[in-house]
Amino acid sequence: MIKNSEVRYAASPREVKRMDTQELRDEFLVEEVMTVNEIKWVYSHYDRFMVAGVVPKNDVTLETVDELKSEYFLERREIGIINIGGKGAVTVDGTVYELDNKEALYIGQGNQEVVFSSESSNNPAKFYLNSTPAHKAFPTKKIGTNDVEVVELGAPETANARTLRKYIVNSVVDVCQLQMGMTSLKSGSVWNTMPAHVHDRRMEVYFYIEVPEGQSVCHFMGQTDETRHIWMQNEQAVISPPWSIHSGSGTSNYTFIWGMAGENLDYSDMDTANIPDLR
Ligand SMILES: O=C(O)C(=O)C[C@H](O)C(=O)CO
Ligand SMILES: [Zn+2]
Repeated sequence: MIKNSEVRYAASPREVKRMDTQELRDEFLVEEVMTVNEIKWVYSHYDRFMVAGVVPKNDVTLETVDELKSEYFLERREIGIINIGGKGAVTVDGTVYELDNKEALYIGQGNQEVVFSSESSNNPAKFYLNSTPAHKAFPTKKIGTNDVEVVELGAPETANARTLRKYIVNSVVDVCQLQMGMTSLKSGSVWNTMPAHVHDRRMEVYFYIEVPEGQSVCHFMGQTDETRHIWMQNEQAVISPPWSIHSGSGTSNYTFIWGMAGENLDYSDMDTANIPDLR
């Protein structure tokens, strides 16, 4: 068993209201997600959601961590994987699943050996990983770009025109509680998830990618009448508590991967804020 993990406890709205910039960043921002040849987990106490990334220039095996007190990582967990790099493969108990850029894999509870690899170490795969507790073993399934559910949202006039792709949702793959997808802002649009919403039944983690060099994304969080912001760079992730809005605005367009877990699998269960009511 290796110690390659960090715990983030669950903070309440009352605590967060009093946090300064550094405290907010320490609590919610995951600055380094993609690590070469190793996996460094962040374990959030919001719905026990785990987030990490791996760039396997050599083969990397998924190991359990102290926090889980389990024989192997997926003993009581499920995991979702989206590749944002070059061609790679994930081998699950001997079965090889090749994953090209923007292809995903869901692996159900009970699989014992998971190995990440790249086709070429010069253009390695970059696997983004989200994991949640699981109560049932659902089959492992690859989700290609043609399998996803695509939704067009927003408009250029409100600078929020974007394409949302649902990869790991219960209409695409059987899951216990994990949901994952990817949203891409169109050129000229900068606002994601605006109007902002809260879903007290589920927490969420955002992983901002494809932020051009020299640009940044300002992530918004907090209660609708008490918002805070965190400036984020390319390939950083942020934990969004269930009681918090989650929205962002960039200095250019960008993409992000969202992952959720909690009480239900109902993607549409969200309470939308009235934009002029945001404070
Ligand atoms: O741009 C959006 O809108 C999203 O991507 C919304 C997220 O998927 C979300 O917050 C789901 O609850
Ligand atoms: Zn949401």
